[in-house]
Amino acid sequence: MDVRPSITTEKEPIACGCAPGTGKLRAEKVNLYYGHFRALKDVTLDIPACGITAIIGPSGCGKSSLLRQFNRMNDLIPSARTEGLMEFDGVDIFRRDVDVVELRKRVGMVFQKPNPFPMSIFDNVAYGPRRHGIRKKHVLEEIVEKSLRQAAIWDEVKDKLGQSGLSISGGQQQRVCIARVLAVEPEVILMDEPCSALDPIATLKIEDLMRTLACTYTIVIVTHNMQQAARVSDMTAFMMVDDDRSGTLVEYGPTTELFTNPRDKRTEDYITGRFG
Ligand SMILES: Nc1ncnc2c1ncn2[C@@H]1O[C@H](COP(=O)(O)OP(=O)(O)OP(=O)(O)O)[C@@H](O)[C@H]1O
Repeated sequence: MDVRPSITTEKEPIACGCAPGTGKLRAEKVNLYYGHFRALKDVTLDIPACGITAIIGPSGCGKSSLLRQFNRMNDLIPSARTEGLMEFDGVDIFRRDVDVVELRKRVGMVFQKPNPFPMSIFDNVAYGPRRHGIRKKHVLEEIVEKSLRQAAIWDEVKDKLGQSGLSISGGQQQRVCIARVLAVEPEVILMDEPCSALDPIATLKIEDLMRTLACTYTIVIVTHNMQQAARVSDMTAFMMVDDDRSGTLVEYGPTTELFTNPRDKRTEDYITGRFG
């Protein structure tokens, strides 16, 4: 009996200006250690420019750890140590002369739980541009409006920009957080389970937004929700825990192929709900 959940991978193709097949992010034989524990083992993958890449797999297989590698967020964990090559636009991001602040501006991040700062909606979105030296009021106003429009939240908040970012719904907070990332004009947006704290309607709004943004930005999303990965992503990476408990990449490829014709038995078992 086929126990496969009904998963649709149909979506509007992304019409964008990126050259097909252009690589944006790359990991080559990456090992990540937390102290003596190896959380990622020999992970190699190329993430194309524009479009959405989903990272799926059972809990603890290293999805978030891999995501955090792309903008060196793991540097903030004192016990973390990386081996192997991580590239952004062909440049080794661990090279000595790489400015991590600049890297994180170009490779922004949205977290699981909406995390607006305890300040107004306007100031939340203006926060990054101000940190990068923009002071003129009319310039900040333009950036804030553009970013909130891009994040599909402008109409809902335009009359309350002075209100606290914490005073709106969770789904609205998450879109304000996405606007905050967009305000510094990143090229890549990393999303760590961005919908897990949201209701189904807010989730669909974020998914629609992601599809729109994928015309301009390279998006990498970690999700527990296979239907979501199938709905939104163009490429999917499936990870698992190996016998020694370290996270490995089992299969990576176009989402439609991975969900309809997986090459690896372990992928098939996972997407048909036989384990995990
Ligand atoms: N800061 C840390 N220090 C030590 N170990 C960590 C740290 N962060 C994660 N780990 C461990 O690394 C492994 C991978 O964790 P990670 O959060 O990347 O997995 P995940 O697939 O995203 O999990 P989940 O789906 O449950 O969020 C786990 O065994 C976890 O306990």
